[in-house]
Amino acid sequence: MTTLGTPLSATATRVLMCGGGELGKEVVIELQRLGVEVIVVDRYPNSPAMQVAHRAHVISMLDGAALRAVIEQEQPHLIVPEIEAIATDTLAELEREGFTVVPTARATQLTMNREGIRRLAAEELGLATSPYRFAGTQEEFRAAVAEIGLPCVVKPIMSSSGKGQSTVKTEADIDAAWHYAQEGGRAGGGRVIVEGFVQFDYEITLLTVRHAAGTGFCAPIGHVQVDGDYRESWQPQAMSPAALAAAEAMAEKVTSALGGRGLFGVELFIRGDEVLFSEVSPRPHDTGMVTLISQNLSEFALHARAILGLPIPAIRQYGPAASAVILPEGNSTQTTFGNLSVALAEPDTELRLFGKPEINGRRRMGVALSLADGIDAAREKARRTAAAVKVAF
Ligand SMILES: Nc1ncnc2c1ncn2[C@@H]1O[C@H](COP(=O)(O)OP(=O)(O)OP(=O)(O)O)[C@@H](O)[C@H]1O
Ligand SMILES: NCC(=O)N[C@@H]1O[C@H](COP(=O)([O-])[O-])[C@@H](O)[C@H]1O
Ligand SMILES: [Mg+2]
Repeated sequence: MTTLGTPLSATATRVLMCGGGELGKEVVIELQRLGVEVIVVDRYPNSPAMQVAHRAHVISMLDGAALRAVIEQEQPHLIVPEIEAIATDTLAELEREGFTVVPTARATQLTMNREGIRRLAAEELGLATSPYRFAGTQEEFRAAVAEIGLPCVVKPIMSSSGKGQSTVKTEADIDAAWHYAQEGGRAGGGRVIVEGFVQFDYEITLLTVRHAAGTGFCAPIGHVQVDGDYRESWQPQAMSPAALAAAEAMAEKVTSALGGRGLFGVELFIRGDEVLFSEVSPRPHDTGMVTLISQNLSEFALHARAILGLPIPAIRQYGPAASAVILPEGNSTQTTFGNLSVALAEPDTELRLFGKPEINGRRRMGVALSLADGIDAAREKARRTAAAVKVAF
């Protein structure tokens, strides 16, 4: 597409987002800036991206018939998945019928399921990964843990943000890990992956963008995860030239196997000069929120340009930058974020407050962003900014 229309008119370029959380919200803002007509679909009303879209629909996106009905009604030029939990078989059917799914329906099918992407990466593409086994019953699970050995990491094959994930350190953790994975999956209980625990030096997200003129990479993003969920990220993560070259080669391989156009978050573990593939999101990545402050084109702007077929001639990185999440725990439909005059008093800090309509337990509600002279200073500044925000319920 090198021509864009007028929204809400006969020439409109329509994009339908499947999922409307904080990542989708920033994609929608970028699309709005280009005059694209945006429709957001998610499981609950007033999701962050719905609040900045032209229209919204509330359905279970795991319900193929409901998803098809909305897409047939809206006739989008592009269908853009924002989360993994979607009836991806329906997306594949719709693609065969002529709709365009970003990056491709097959990529969403493979990455929705850890088994799909892991077998593609390790068994077809030959990428180095942690050792792994899959298990569908408790008996198979015990056998898988015995084969992989301890410590190992257990995850539902369908989950994200660490839901249902735990590390088995001793025999005593084994049954609890199985039950936790059964409860924590996105689409009910079921199969799990058991992965050998990787003692990495650091881990990165390599944002990789497939666009009309080829493949581009952002500077590597380092991050810290707690309970499988991201807490802090920074850019650039220092890497040896050999590790960076290996990381880019791996990202190129896996994203070209998935195909289509768009931004991907390639998650890699680094040990010396050795790079292990972990997983990939065929969409903007939560750790990539740092690019909201660190680049001329954020990961969301890059996704918008790539999917619309627009040029990406250069990606400029502004130097040491960091993000720190605002992850409160409470119960409310009228959360407030106070003390902002203090939180934003330091130069080169920004906040994104997602506007999530409800919190029930622990939920990521915002993120603090910073630029500084060095990575440590940027991380401290982002943490200070996030911590200064007083969340009340
Ligand atoms: N095999 C492993 N060895 C060591 N650490 C691991 C392993 N697998 C996962 N982790 C840790 O847990 C984090 C989350 O794992 P993973 O990315 O697979 O989960 P996720 O639920 O898909 O997360 P997200 O959706 O946020 O990307 C990783 O970033 C890493 O810190
Ligand atoms: N690691 C994946 C990730 O960060 N996804 C982001 O979180 C939202 C769900 O948040 P919620 O659980 O608070 O509804 C998703 O819609 C997406 O924006
Ligand atoms: Mg991950």
